[in-house]
Amino acid sequence: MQLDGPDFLAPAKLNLFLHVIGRRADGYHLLQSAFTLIDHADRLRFRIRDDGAIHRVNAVAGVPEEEDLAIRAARLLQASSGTGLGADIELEKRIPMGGGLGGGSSDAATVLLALDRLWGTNLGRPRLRELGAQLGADIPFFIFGRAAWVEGVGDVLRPLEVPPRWYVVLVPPTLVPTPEIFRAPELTRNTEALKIEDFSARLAGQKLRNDLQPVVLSRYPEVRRHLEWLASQGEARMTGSGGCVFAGYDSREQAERALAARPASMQGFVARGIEQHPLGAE
Ligand SMILES: C[C@@](CO)(OP(=O)(O)O)[C@H](O)COP(=O)(O)OP(=O)(O)OC[C@H]1O[C@@H](n2ccc(N)nc2=O)[C@H](O)[C@@H]1O
Ligand SMILES: Nc1ncnc2c1ncn2[C@@H]1O[C@H](COP(=O)(O)OP(=O)(O)O)[C@@H](O)[C@H]1O
Repeated sequence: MQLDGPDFLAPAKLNLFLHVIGRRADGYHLLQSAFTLIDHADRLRFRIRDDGAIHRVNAVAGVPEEEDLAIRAARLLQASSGTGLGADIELEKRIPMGGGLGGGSSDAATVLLALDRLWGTNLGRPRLRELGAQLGADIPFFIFGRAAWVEGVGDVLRPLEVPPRWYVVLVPPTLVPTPEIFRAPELTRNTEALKIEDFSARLAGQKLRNDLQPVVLSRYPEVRRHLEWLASQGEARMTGSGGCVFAGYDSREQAERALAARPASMQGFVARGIEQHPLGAE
């Protein structure tokens, strides 16, 4: 990396299940989901500037600087706190983009948490969550910083016990646009609401579901191919609005074995579920 100083990690997430239980008047969907953090992470570094400018110092393929959620988060924090300081930001992407792993949202959350410290603005997590929610539905979860039961449009969060697990994540060569999937006429929008207590029972035994998955599978054959193969190795599901798919295992060895068995045409990685965000939790 170009900048000196410590790495600030931005971990990816998985949606262990995702139900769409309704739709608000503004078109946003009411969800229920269990989010968990994994140790596959982007890396960020910062150099504080006195002149108030905010820049990304490296190119990121497919993400122009002005659209980068990391840069937009820094600008929002600067405007909301009134600080005169700026920052050079370096972003090393390791999380596949547009895959339902929440990479852009996690980058934004890490920028808010890191700059709130480095700039000394000290707004604190509850306020940072509000700021994050203005930029993307998944950002409050990353600021919350631990496995969560998530409701509303991603803004209602409660801590959730998730058993320690290892995951195989497969990355189809497909970028799935989230708005297209939520707009789909065939999307199921009336799944019965679950209670958090029922979730633990389901996690132990019954099958969980991602309501966005059938929509994505019917439109993106590569996602279907990856999911079908992974289902031969364990209970496999899509995360978020896809197209990444994952399966959980009790040990690293089991996960590595499943990944190693994949066809040569498939890309993927093994990751561990982590209890807490590297920058701490609420
Ligand atoms: C569905 C999830 C689950 O984690 O998918 P992934 O993005 O991670 O795949 C997220 O909540 C997505 O979060 P995020 O990707 O930040 O979405 P946003 O930028 O806020 O919204 C993109 C678009 O998706 C639709 N959208 C998003 C969230 C929601 N609860 N209802 C919606 O209808 C809206 O049309 C919105 O314009
Ligand atoms: N820092 C960033 N990292 C990744 N994607 C970003 C970033 N900033 C903006 N984006 C945009 O957000 C889109 C989805 O990003 P990402 O968070 O990786 O996927 P998902 O929301 O499916 O989990 C990308 O295709 C890209 O256009």
